[in-house]
This record gives sequence, structure tokens and C-alpha cells, in this order.
Amino acid sequence: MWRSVARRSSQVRRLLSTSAPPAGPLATVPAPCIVQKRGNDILNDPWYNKDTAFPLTERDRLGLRGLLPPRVMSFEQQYERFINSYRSLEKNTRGEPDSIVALAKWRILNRLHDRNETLYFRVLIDNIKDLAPVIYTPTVGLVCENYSGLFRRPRGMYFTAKDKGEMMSMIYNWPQEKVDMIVVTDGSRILGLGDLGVQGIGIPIGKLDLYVAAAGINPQKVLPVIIDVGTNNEKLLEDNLYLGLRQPRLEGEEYMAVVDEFMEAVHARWPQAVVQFEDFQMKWAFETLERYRNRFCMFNDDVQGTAGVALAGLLGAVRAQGRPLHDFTSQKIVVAGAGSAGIGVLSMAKQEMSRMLAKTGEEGHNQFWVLDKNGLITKDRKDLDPAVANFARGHGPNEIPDLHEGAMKESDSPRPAIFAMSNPTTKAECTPEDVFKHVGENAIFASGSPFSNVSLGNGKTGYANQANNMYLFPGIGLGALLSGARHISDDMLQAGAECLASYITDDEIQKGILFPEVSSIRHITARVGAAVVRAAVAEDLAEGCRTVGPKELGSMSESQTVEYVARNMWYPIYSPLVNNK
Ligand SMILES: NC(=O)c1ccc[n+]([C@@H]2O[C@H](COP(=O)([O-])OP(=O)(O)OC[C@H]3O[C@@H](n4cnc5c(N)ncnc54)[C@H](O)[C@@H]3O)[C@@H](O)[C@H]2O)c1
Ligand SMILES: O=C(O)C[C@H](O)C(=O)O
Ligand SMILES: [Mg+2]
Repeated sequence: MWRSVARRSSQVRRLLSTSAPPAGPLATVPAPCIVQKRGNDILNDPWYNKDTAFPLTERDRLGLRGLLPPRVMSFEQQYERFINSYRSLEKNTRGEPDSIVALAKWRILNRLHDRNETLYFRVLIDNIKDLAPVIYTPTVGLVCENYSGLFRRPRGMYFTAKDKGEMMSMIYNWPQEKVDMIVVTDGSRILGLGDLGVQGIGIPIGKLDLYVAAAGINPQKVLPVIIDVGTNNEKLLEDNLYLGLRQPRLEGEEYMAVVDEFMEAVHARWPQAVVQFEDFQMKWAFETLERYRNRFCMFNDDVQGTAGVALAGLLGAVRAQGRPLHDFTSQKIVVAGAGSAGIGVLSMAKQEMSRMLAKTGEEGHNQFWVLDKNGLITKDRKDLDPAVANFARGHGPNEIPDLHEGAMKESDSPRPAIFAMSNPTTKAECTPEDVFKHVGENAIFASGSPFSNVSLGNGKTGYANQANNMYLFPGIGLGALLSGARHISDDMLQAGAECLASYITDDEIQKGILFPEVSSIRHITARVGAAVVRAAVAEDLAEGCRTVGPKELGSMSESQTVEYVARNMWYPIYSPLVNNK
């Protein structure tokens, strides 16, 4: 592994301990890293660049002498200098509009990302709670909206409708021999912001930053991708600065042919890579998932990752009500939004209820109501997507309740739960303040983008949980990769969700805390990843990874699997560079 460390025992120990989140320097000697470059080419390569931290011996070895100021700084000094500039930026922009501050923070981080990946990812890992809102939702939404104006350097790969017939060779333009993790979008439904065309590439970049920070995927082995088939966003089509194809989106078979070719090209060069589909509009989200899920190692994060996180939250809400988990089968669930996320959540909740009921041999009731922008989904609606039609209500007794009758304030639940999962913050259905004020102090709240907790007076806190698929997708991808799964099954996803659900203690649940602190995301991901590996093994889908074969995976205990996953997480540390040119 690139810049792997000789012994990682202290980091692995940190990942295995249940208390402290993994962070801080390793007390081990890093193994050397072989580079094919010299001199300026190294300084200009963010994967190898150490800026002023190149020791003198390395400067001699790599032809860097004279290309850097004489003083050699330590990693810790560089780290501190960066954090100090970041804090001064926060101070100097106090009082400025939120969007100006957010973009200024994103810019300073992006510049570091472009210059020195080791320092960037250490800063990100150590400060993930503060920085996730900058590199991920909500700021990433703003970045995508302004991508063409903000553009300075390319990142990732851009496949377009004009590249038909070329993708199989184009894929070899990517400079890295090995790619483990790909996040791809067609930019058609970026967060709740709609069609942003090529500008949607900000989403795969942000998701892969989290893959590195949370799952320890080696940043040299990640590939953000946009498939640009045009855009139907008139504003962008008229914008002179717009960097994507200036044509309406391809549709139907033409569209599918482009995505097919991309998938074939990826598979030809990196057959083991895991591909995460992200922010595709609903029709393509479901169609590509059905088309590829048994052929490639892929999943759709908006449908499947989101569903797992919501399910973990819903199971937490049942625990908070003081009821046994089986009571989930009688919970009433109303979903506002019949899109890829909403329908994904309902499908997984329905599956979970069926599993629970199968154990006791009871009959299930239809406990779901779905609304879209035109109101309740009923069977007499025309042109319903087949996935949505599964949840349409008939006109029998109790089929169509007055939804106000079930309004949360009058709910007979001791802990009514409201998940305002739309992103970014500006698109959230409601705020935690709204919920605790209108529904009451017993409500349980979660949102897709981060909000602050609410003080309820008398020293009580109303918790603003973050129900975001970031708690699951890094573990799903990592588990799929480390098991060498042929494809990603429902059982693997279920295992990840159940692992997340079981992470929270009863004490926390009673307070209304449904999800762990973002600062412990590496710890969570190690466990979710292990649960996914074990599910792949149980289903005989695991073909093994690198030197670890399916037999060895199968003989690992639960804790050994967590250790295996933790041991394979990359951690940012400067390795001695050795030139072999
Ligand atoms: N928190 C998370 O982890 C997470 C994960 C995935 C998606 N999301 C967010 O969820 C939102 C929806 O994503 P999606 O993939 O389902 O989108 P989508 O475009 O597939 O579906 C959106 C649905 O919302 C409906 N809708 C729009 N306005 C409505 C209204 N006022 N009332 C009721 N329904 C309304 C539309 O009719 C459509 O059915 C986005 O904001 C996305 O960012 C959050
Ligand atoms: O990107 C996120 O923050 C979550 C989710 O994938 C979304 O599309 O909103
Ligand atoms: Mg998404």
C-alpha cells in the first residue's frame, strides 16, 4: 500500500477501542515509498509533496536542493501553521454572509488538497466534525452551484456524450495504475438543487474525501467521475462560463449507452473497483441499479446508503420509545418525497418489517404513506414510477387518513420522530427549533445537513442528529472492497445498517441521540465495514482482497474482522521517498 506504515498497531488499537476516536500521530516508522519522479515534478505532485518538510537527505536524493527555502519544518509545524491560517480566516470573515465564509473556507482547504494531500487529509481526519460541513454538505452544494466560476484545476475524470466509442481507451489516461473506489454522478439531481450538469462533479469529490477520511481509502486509489450527457438547466446552458456540454440531456437508449460504455471501461481496467452511483435523478438511479447490481460491484448511495441510515434512525426511535425492536412493525411511517431517497427508505423499512414478522409468523399491515409534490400517492395516480406504485394507497377504510389527523403534535407516540433529510441546509424540510417548539420536547429530530443542538431550557437539550448517508457509504464501499465481493447484496447493506443502529447506547437513545458523533466516523466505519465483510462471507460472495483469500476471511472472528478492516485503513503520514529513476 502506498505510504503504508511498517507497523500500525497504535492506530489499529485506537480504531478498536470503543471510546476515543482514532486521531493523532502514529508512533511507528513509515515504510519508504518509491517514486518515479524528481525535482519540481515531486513538488507539483500533491501525493508526494511535503512542501518545507522534505528533510535535507531527501532533498539531495530527489534533486530538490535549492528548490525550497532552507529551513526544514516538521509535519506538526506545518499542521499548526495551516490550522492557524484557517482560524484567522474564521476570525477575519466574522460577520460576513454565510455563503462568503463557507466558500472562503472551502477555497483554503481546496488549495491545500491541490498542493499536499498528506497534510490535507490529516487536517481533515483530525477536524472532521468542523470540516465535513465545508468539504461535504452543505458547502459542497454551493461549490457545485458555482463550480464553473470557482474552477482552477481539474480533479477526477470527465466522460461525456462526445466520448462515445473512446471510453475504453480514455480510461487509461488516468495516471494511477490501481483504483479501488469510484464515485460517479451524471449531475442530474445534485442534493436538492436539481440538475447542475458537469458542475455536479463536486459531489463525487466530496464523497471521496470522506472515503479517505472515514474509511481510510488510499487517496491515490480514488477516482471522482462525472458523466456529462448535457443539462436541462436553462440557466447553465445560457451561462458563458459553463464548463459542461451545452446541449440538452441525452435520454433513453442514447443515455444508457453512454453509462454502459463507462461501466465497461471501468471494469476492463479495474475489475475490482467499487463504483458508487450518486445523485442521479430517480429514473436513472433505479434503472442503473437494477441493470448493474448483479454484474458489477456497485451500489446507489442515495437509494441504498440513505435507506440504511434512515432505518438505523427509525430503529433508534423505537428504542427511544421504550419499546422492543419488534414494535417497528407497527410504526406508522409517512414519507414526504417519492424520489430515490424516499422510496429507497420505504423499501428497506418494508424489507426489515417483513424479516421481523417472518420470525413470529405474524401478518403485516400497510404502515406507509408517501407524498410527492402533488400530494399523497394513491393508486389512481397516472404514470407512477413502478418503484413508487408499490407504495400507492387504495381507497378502502383507513387507507387515506387525513394526514393532519396524524400530525406529529397530536401523535400518540411517546417519542415522535421527524427526519428532515433533504440537503443542503437551505432545502431542509424544517429546523430542529421548529420541531421542538411545535411537536414538543419529546420529539426526536434528525437532518441530512448539520444543525446545532437546541437548548430547551432547564438545562435540557434537544438533539439535532445528522441522518446522512455518510455514516454508511464509507463502510459499505470499504467492506465490499476488503471482502472482494462480486456484488453488493441486500444482506450486506442490511448488516451495515444494523451495525450502525446498534452503535448507540441506551443512555444516548433515551436522550434522543440516534447517531454517533461525526468525530468518531473512522471508528464507526471500521465496524460497518467489518459487518459488510462478514455478510459478504456469509453469502459466499467474498472472493478475498490482495493476499487475504475467502477462506481466511471466513475464519476470522467478529473482532478479527474489525481488526482486519482497521489495519487496512490508510493514514496520512509522510513516508521517506526513494527515487528509482
Ligand atoms: N440525508 C441523506 O443522507 C440524504 C440522502 C439522499 C438524498 N437526500 C436528500 O433528499 C432529497 C430528495 O432526494 P431524492 O433522491 O429522493 O430526490 P428525487 O428528485 O428523486 O425526489 C424528490 C421527491 O420529492 C418530491 N417533492 C418535491 N417537493 C415536495 C414537497 N413540497 N412535498 C412533498 N414532496 C415533494 C418530488 O415530487 C419527488 O418525488 C434531496 O434534497 C437530497 O439531497 C438526503
Ligand atoms: O450528499 C449528501 O450529503 C447526502 C446525499 O447523498 C444527498 O444526495 O443529499
Ligand atoms: Mg447523494
